[in-house]
Amino acid sequence: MTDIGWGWLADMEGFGTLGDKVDDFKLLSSEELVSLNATLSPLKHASHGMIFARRSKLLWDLYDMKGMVMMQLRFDGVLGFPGGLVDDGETPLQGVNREMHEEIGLDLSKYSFTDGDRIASYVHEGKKLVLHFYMMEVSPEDFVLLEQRTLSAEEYGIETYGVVRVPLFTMGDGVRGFPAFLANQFAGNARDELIRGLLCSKLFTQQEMSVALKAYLSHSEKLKVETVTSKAN
Ligand SMILES: O=c1[nH]cnc2c1ncn2[C@H]1C[C@H](O)[C@@H](COP(=O)(O)OP(=O)(O)O)O1
Repeated sequence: MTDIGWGWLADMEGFGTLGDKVDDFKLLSSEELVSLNATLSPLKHASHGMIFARRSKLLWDLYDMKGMVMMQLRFDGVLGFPGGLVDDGETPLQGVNREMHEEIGLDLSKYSFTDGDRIASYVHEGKKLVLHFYMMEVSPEDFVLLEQRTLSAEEYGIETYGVVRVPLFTMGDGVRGFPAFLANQFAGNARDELIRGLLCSKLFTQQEMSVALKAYLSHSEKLKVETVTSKAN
């Protein structure tokens, strides 16, 4: 990578490069997580968190919106969960809570992640990066208040460029809504984390997710074909 004159975050740039494949991230068991430091040092850790609320509501009297999940548009132009790299001397849990405060203005005296909220950890061996994913449920009313606070977070306009509520429904064509949302570009393995989070929270059943994933994959193929065709013309 070269500095093209717009600035350079040096050591940090490499972790965020886009284009990772889902297989680049290996899900870790608790034992593997413990032994990893011995086998793959030096490692960098990053922690991200999914805040969600359950709310079954019919949109336009038609589409069942299963709940609310908070993501964000990031500085690098792609979608991700609030969170970030864990600082030296911090634990992944301290890291996720600090980043939540900086990026979305989370009041840590009222809402903070605990060790039990970690639902998965992954390693990207090439980047020597371990990703920790946490999940926290809040009430629908609190969710809306938390969304509103994101605009006054200290990192708003620097690292974060807007809170994004994931559309948790699928429209009549079977694609618009959640499947089309999945076709966006995500940081790290945030797409996989979103799918895991929705299943783990039981906002989606396995069957609902299978249908949505099928629609997303065929939609993504169609997008690729459209891109190739427009280049050829
Ligand atoms: O939401 C995410 N889920 C999984 N991985 C993610 C997510 N967002 C970013 N990432 C990856 C991309 C980078 O490799 C690292 C660092 O995260 P980032 O949020 O960019 O860290 P800083 O805010 O710059 O500390 O995680």
